[in-house]
Formats: sequence, structure tokens, C-alpha cells
Amino acid sequence: MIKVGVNGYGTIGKRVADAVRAQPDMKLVGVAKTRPNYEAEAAVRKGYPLYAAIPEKSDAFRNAGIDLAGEIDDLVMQSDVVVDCTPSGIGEQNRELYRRYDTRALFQGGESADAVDASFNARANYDVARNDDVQFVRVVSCNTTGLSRLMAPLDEAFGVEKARITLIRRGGDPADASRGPINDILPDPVTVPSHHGPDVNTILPDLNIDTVGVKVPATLMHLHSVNVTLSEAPSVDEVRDLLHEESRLFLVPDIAGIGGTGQLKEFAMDTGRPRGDLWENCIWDESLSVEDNDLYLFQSIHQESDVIPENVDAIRAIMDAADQQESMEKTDENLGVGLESVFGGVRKRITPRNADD
Ligand SMILES: NC(=O)C1=CN([C@@H]2O[C@H](COP(=O)(O)OP(=O)(O)OC[C@H]3O[C@@H](n4cnc5c(N)ncnc54)[C@H](O)[C@@H]3O)[C@@H](O)[C@H]2O)C=CC1
Ligand SMILES: O=C(OP(=O)(O)O)[C@H](O)COP(=O)(O)O
Repeated sequence: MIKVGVNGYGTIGKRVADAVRAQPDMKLVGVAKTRPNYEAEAAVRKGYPLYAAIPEKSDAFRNAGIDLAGEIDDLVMQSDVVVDCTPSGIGEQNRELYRRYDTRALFQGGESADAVDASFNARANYDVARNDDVQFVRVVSCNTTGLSRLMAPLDEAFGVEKARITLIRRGGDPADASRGPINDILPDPVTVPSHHGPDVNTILPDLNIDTVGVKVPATLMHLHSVNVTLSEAPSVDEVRDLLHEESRLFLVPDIAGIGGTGQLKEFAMDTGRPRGDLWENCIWDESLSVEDNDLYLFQSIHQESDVIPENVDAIRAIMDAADQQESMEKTDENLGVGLESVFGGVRKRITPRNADD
């Protein structure tokens, strides 16, 4: 049983805690929070032991009538792995805390690749974390996760000569009132190519990829406009069959009448997904096209949740507790990953194409 702590219980942390609890081979030791807000109350209601992320603020919890299981050092001591889900840049400051107790830690995409021993995506480079020398692993950001999951099977099956991606990025998360834009479209980053391509290269070092990003007044999901020049010239059906084999790629059937990210989220909520989460890349099936060697498609990424199954797999990988296929299938099975649309028939479970290597 892998003992897991979560440090930082916000958009990502609360989802990681729920996903860990759903795994039969993991025990959620507890979650660390800075203040007794509505998310702390939810953690208590779920029975998650609560730890003070900042010891000096412990009294705030007691004054709010919330019993603490301890302070952050106690959580780190009791955990085999801590999943650090603090705001961008804070994780790096916590490395010494984890080192002090020789506790392995996962960081999120807001941390620098230089701050860790390895950057991780379960489908593209799972084994990179299965090394005794690896104490700190970064689960790459939602956009990099979505791009790595798509490029890995395409490169394995057809060879990728060059990928060119335009990322239409949401301005902030729905619950994040401090962000925008409210009424603008921003080249963001204005420098091109953007940081996303090099971030994908922390996962797929040899991939020839250029990305550009814009930010728009939306909160629900990101949207990628994808063009990939392949070494071969597959048919659209060959590409469709390949993508269908991946449990974390959902081909949105045209018959479903899902015209955008709002209806995608509505579909997720209608299917009963917790918080309306979409752990999978959502690729519009109708957008798939191949012109000679050039593949085109649109995919949407639910930034709040696509990294969640990746964190679960990274826990097993850093503990060397399972191989890629075993972990991804276990994660998918216990979390419920692998959208099965009644329109598109039951999806095949993932069998990583390099599983037989
Ligand atoms: N929200 C998103 O779309 C995505 C975020 N990420 C990354 O995940 C990480 C966390 O992001 P979010 O969950 O969105 O942030 P968030 O702001 O929703 O949650 C962060 C939580 O950490 C708490 N916190 C602040 N300082 C802390 C400290 N010193 N110790 C412990 N907890 C502390 C905050 O109170 C908050 O509850 C960041 O690196 C971010 O870049 C990655 C993919 C997508
Ligand atoms: O868009 C994201 O990161 P990325 O575009 O830098 O890959 C993630 O959703 C986190 O971004 P945020 O820091 O705007 O919340």
C-alpha cells in the first residue's frame, strides 16, 4: 500500500486526493491546507485527515472548529510520496522539506523542469520515473499533458516530421475570480514559438514541435488546433483507429452534436463525471483530416483534470510499483477514465503500443 500525502488542496490537489482514494493500492495519509476555507470543509466531510500547511496558521483551523491531524512535517514524515499541488513556484520552495524526510515528491506543471529529476507523462515516458535516483518528478501541465498523449502514439505509428500547434488557452479556471481576460484576445505568450513546445520536449526530447498560444475570455477548457506532418501518409481511418486505442483520447462523435467546450462539459456532467471532469483529450472526430502527409484535428483539454490520472500513474512509477500498462489500466479502471459514448460504441482499453517492447 503506497502512502500518499497531498500538499496544497486546491483545483488540482482536491482532485488528486479523490483519485488516490479511488486506488486500491494507495492510502491517502491526508491533505495539507493553508487556511480553513470551503475546500477544507469538503476535505473534512470526505474524512481526509487535515494538516496545517503553514504551522503558524494552525490556530485558524482550531478557531474554525476544525481538528487538525498535525502539521505539514507530520504529513511528509508519514508519506511515501507527497503530491505537491501548491501554486506555481511554491513547490520548488518545498523541496528541502521533502528532502529532510527523504520523502519522494511529485510537482505540477507550474514548477520548472530544472527543479526536478524528471518530467512525466504516463503514455509518453512512464519509465523515466522508475529509477531509485529519482526523488522529484514533475507531472507536466495540462497543455503539455494533452500534447504528449497525442504525439506519442502518432510518432510511434506514423513518425512525426513536424508538429505545429496553436493553443487557444482559457484565461483562468471557473473558480478563479482573479484572472482574465474578460473581453480581449491576447497573444499569450506574445513571443513565438511559445514555451509549450520546449515543455513537450522535456517529455519527448526528439519531437520537432512548434507551438503558439493565445488567451481568451473562457474558463472551461483549452482548445488546440493541431497540424502534424507525418513521415507516412495514413488514411483518416487509420488515424482514427490508432487514436481509438488510447483510453485517454476521446473521439467526440459528430452524431453527439457537441459543438464546443461548453457542451463537452455539459456532456461530462450528464454522464455523472465528478465535478464534470474530463480526464481525456477530447478530439473532435469530425475535425480529423489527412492531406497527403499532413494530419489536422481539433482537441480540447480540461485543464483542471487531465493531469489527474497522470499524477496517479506518477505515484506508482516513482515507487516502481507497476509497469506502464499495469498502472495506466489500474488508474483508468479505478478512476473511470475512458469515455464510452453510446454513439461511438464501447472504447477499447489502453494497450500502449510499446507495451510489447
Ligand atoms: N488549474 C489548472 O488549470 C492547472 C494547474 N496546474 C498546476 O498545478 C499547481 C496547482 O495549481 P492549482 O491547483 O490550479 O492552484 P490552486 O490555487 O487552485 O490551489 C493551490 C492550493 O495551494 C494552497 N497553498 C498556497 N500556498 C501553499 C503552501 N505554502 N503550502 C501548501 N498549500 C499552499 C492554496 O491555498 C490553494 O488551496 C500549479 O503548479 C499549477 O501550475 C497544472 C495543470 C492545470
Ligand atoms: O495553461 C496552463 O499552463 P500552460 O498553458 O503554460 O501549459 C495550465 O492550465 C496552467 O495554467 P495557469 O497557470 O494559467 O493556470
